Amino acid sequence: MKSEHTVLAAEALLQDSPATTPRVPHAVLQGVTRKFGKAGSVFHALGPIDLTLYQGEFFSVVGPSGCGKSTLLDTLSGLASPSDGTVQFENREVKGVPDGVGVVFQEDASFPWLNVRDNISFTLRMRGMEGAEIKRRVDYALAFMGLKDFATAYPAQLSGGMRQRVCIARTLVQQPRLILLDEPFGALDQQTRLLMGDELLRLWRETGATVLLITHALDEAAMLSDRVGVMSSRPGLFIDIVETGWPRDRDSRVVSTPRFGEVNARLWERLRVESLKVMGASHG
Ligand SMILES: Nc1ncnc2c1ncn2[C@@H]1O[C@H](COP(=O)(O)OP(=O)(O)OP(=O)(O)O)[C@@H](O)[C@H]1O
Repeated sequence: MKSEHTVLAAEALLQDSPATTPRVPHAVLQGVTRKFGKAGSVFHALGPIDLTLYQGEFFSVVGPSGCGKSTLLDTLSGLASPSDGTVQFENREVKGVPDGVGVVFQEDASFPWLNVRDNISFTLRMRGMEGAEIKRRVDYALAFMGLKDFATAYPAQLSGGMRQRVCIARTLVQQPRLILLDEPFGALDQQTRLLMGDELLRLWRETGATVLLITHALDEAAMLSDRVGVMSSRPGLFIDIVETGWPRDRDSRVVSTPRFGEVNARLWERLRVESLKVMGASHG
């Protein structure tokens, strides 16, 4: 199925629309599929997917449950190989997680036995990085994520939102150029999610990284992204890519604009049909 690119009508708010800046491909998937199982009982989970993420863009993926969103992220990150097709990051074929790619998972992935500072520095220490450089990066991440006063606290002493900040900080210290997030705010309440969305936008703006966010929440995708890819029910394909047209300097207050409602409605219109297919399949 071909992707249909939808550009929603512009608003006066959007004077520096990212569409005016040249797009440089950063990560490219071509003909990517994922199939599980062996000959005779092959389970086709994903694709074929053709997708280009552009340098510095914020791209979100929404789709019905089980359509292959996490499978897509695993493949893009190099945690898993495609069954067919190729994945490229910065013009090189991805084999294993490349240097420059950071992943943040849904579940609270902090280590309960390590304090905040040691959680954040964990990956750098595993890589054998020099102590002074680790300290410099961790101090920066602690300040950036508002965790400075909690450096010696343990995860059990923190709220869910703070623990997720620790996980984001752990990715941030690796100075990723591509950040992949799989439902990072799924377990948080609505206000915390909105505020964490603002944190993520700030991180995206200040690092200049390319961001791919997997989310169940259409409002989160509509608020945060430059583009939102809508996936079909399994095997997941992109059936629509919606350009929001938000300026780079945006925050959660876009939710009160008419345009936000327009983007949200567009996403739901496409997703509703796909979600009904999944429900129909599970009912009969
Ligand atoms: N290692 C595996 N072996 C077999 N099947 C798998 C494997 N990983 C994923 N699947 C199946 O592939 C399909 C897509 O899974 P995936 O987790 O990518 O979907 P998702 O869109 O992220 O789901 P959700 O929205 O519920 O998180 C599912 O039916 C899942 O059961």
